Amino acid sequence: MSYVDETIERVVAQNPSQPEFHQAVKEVLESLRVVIEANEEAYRRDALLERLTTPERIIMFRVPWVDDKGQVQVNNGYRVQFNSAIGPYKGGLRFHPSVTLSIIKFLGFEQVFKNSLTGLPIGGGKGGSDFDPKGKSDREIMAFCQSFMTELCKHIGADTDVPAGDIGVGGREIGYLFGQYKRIRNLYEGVLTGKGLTYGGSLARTEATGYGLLYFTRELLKLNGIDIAGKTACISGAGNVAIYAAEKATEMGVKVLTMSDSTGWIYDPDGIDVAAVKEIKEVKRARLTEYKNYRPNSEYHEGRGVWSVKCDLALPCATQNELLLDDAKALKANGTIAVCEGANMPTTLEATQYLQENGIIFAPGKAANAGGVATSALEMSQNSERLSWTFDEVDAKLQQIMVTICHNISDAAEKYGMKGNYVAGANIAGFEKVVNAMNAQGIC
Ligand SMILES: NC(=O)C1=CN([C@@H]2O[C@H](COP(=O)(O)OP(=O)(O)OC[C@H]3O[C@@H](n4cnc5c(N)ncnc54)[C@H](O)[C@@H]3O)[C@@H](O)[C@H]2O)C=CC1
Ligand SMILES: O=C(O)CCC(=O)C(=O)O
Repeated sequence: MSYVDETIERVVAQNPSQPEFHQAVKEVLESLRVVIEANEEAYRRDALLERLTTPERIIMFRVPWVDDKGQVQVNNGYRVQFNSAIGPYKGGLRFHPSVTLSIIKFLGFEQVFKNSLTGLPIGGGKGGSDFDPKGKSDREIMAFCQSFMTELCKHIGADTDVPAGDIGVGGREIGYLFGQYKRIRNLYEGVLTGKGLTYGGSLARTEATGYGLLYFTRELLKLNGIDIAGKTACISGAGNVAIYAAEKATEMGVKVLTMSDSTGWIYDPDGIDVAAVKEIKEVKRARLTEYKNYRPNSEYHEGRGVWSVKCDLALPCATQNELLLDDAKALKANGTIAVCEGANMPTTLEATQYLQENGIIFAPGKAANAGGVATSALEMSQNSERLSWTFDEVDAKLQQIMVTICHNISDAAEKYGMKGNYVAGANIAGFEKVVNAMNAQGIC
């Protein structure tokens, strides 16, 4: 049996009940087959794939906190420190009731390759909790964050592991987490990114993932001889990534037709009013049902449905496995040109394969959404030199990074005879740097 197939079998057997982790490993290893087969003997001798698919460290802990009624609640906390070959572990924290070890491991595994693609010195990690911030008071959020950090602070540091936000973790949560870290460790350092601007945050970090997605998409279309201006787009999600993707898309002359949250979706034939979505989501923390109050011509629908709307570009920006095979078929039938992932692994394996086989340009999240973590690394640089760069400086670096990633993944795919297969290109380009660094550092 080939080393790739053996590794996939082993990962499934050794990590039962972790379907998302299995999915991420399969997606990466399948597309690395050519590269691995060319070096199979050396890789087997060094147990490279065993080391690559096994986290360096997993920290799991209890998070007790007191709710507003005086009741003690207990959640699970996780930090998976996956790979530190090219830098300190780096990756977000997710607070969502669906969080399991499988989800954190898939995200941490993806992060290793994504961070490598940025060209910056950051290893891969991810963490989170099954805590649900929805409907909680600010005091409850603070109590939870303080308890979470009371344990996490023993395992992280500016040169060890630098968490950031992800689903359910934004500026408010990062502030509470940072305050507690500082208080316990007595260290004022860049241990988290996505911080507020008054205490070490970077301009443009809030916008970076969404803006980066559009810089990347514009370049990818250009590589394929297509101009982004004048196109239509369907976006899913209405959180940090989706909002700033919609903002930059609109600025680039793209008409954004849809957005969604966990209960429903909106369709605005005149183009989404991003300021209205920002007010609903960032200020009021309310549902998209409110959007009709701002735009009477729009429609609100319960449930899923974003991918049924005719569009040139599909930008999934909500969560994993939200674009299924039937959605891919609907996009194809509606003449969609490209799918670029703002979220992590939003497209299932079957849907990805269908899109690729049917001539739709497909860019995986580990390349297309890398602008967020890249800007986090820029925040780390600013913290180290105790300086703050202007918005335009950071934004210019972000644009350059996204353009470079786009070309690197395209070139890597071409080098291995898979022109236009950006999944393979991203995995190969990310893998090569990590493996190089792992080999140079000996067996560890
Ligand atoms: N925030 C960042 O810098 C980065 C985030 N990502 C990824 O982007 C995606 C979105 O993250 P953020 O915008 O930061 O989170 P967020 O918490 O700001 O927004 C998440 C959005 O997805 C929706 N959502 C969440 N779970 C859902 C579910 N089970 N079904 C339907 N909708 C659901 C929420 O309603 C919300 O609109 C995630 O996959 C995350 O891992 C990737 C790179 C960086
Ligand atoms: O900014 C970061 O460190 C992490 C962002 C993130 O969670 C991601 O890239 O998925």
